[in-house]
Amino acid sequence: MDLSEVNARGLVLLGCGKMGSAMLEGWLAQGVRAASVWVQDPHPSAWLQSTGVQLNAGLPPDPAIVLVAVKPQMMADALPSLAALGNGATLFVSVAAGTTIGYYEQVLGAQTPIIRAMPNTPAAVARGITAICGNPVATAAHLDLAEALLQAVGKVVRLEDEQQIDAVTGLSGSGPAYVFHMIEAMAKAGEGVGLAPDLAMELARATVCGAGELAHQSPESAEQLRVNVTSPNGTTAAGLEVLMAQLPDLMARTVKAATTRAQELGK
Ligand SMILES: NC(=O)C1=CN([C@@H]2O[C@H](COP(=O)(O)OP(=O)(O)OC[C@H]3O[C@@H](n4cnc5c(N)ncnc54)[C@H](O)[C@@H]3O)[C@@H](O)[C@H]2O)C=CC1
Ligand SMILES: O=C(O)[C@@H]1CCC=N1
Repeated sequence: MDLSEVNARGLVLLGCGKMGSAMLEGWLAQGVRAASVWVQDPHPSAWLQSTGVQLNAGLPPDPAIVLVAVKPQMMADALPSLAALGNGATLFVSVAAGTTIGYYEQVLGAQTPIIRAMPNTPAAVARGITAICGNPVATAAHLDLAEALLQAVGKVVRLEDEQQIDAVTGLSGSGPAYVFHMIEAMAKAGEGVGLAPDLAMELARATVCGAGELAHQSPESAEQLRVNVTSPNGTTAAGLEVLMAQLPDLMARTVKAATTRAQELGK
């Protein structure tokens, strides 16, 4: 991965809340220099102030990338302040759910290379996954640059069709929250069968993390990994009989609701 252009020309981060911080933490750990990062955020966290990035300072004239990580609802206030950088030389990358490439083209001009991206918060530990797609003036070199930046914090997949990004948002953008909720639900269930709350949480958290790591490292499919736990007529089979009757439908409705909300944000 080559981030030398980012270090040489600079990276502007507009909005550094939960998602911006997750990515920034990963970039700094992966060799992006704090002095090459300009962050614009009216409410900087204590962590952000400790990083050594250039905070709410005058911007460089020709940054390699502007990464937009404000809430879609704040976009109309925040984005116009960077319109002068929409001159074609700087690549804009947006991680905002719902905000379309067309909206950016309206504010910045259609000559601006724009890449819409949907990351997730495991970027903070370099285990995110981000889907990207570009507007017509985003070249292969622009896509490669965005990919290099986002690969520093995890995997990157490319989409042909911008419409798909709402579904990606519903699945992997929001997905970490589904998994964290599963930890909460498993811990509560452990309490229900008689374990102390702290122990139940420790067991639930380690189980989800361990299973995630096994799925990450193993060449076997998720289905096979599930089968490997399930002894015929054993305890897992008894548990899965309950879970598999409900979870597929529940998960389908969960992802659909998040996808629909992403579509609404884009209107
Ligand atoms: N949190 C997540 O898991 C993910 C979030 N996203 C997207 O990332 C974006 C940010 O989401 P979060 O980080 O969760 O929200 P957040 O509320 O934690 O962060 C937003 C940041 O923008 C700052 N801000 C507000 N007005 C501003 C302005 N005018 N100029 C510059 N900064 C301003 C706020 O002070 C705040 O720090 C959203 O568009 C969201 O759709 C995308 C993928 C995952
Ligand atoms: O909840 C949200 O709207 C953002 C987008 C994906 C994850 N968090």
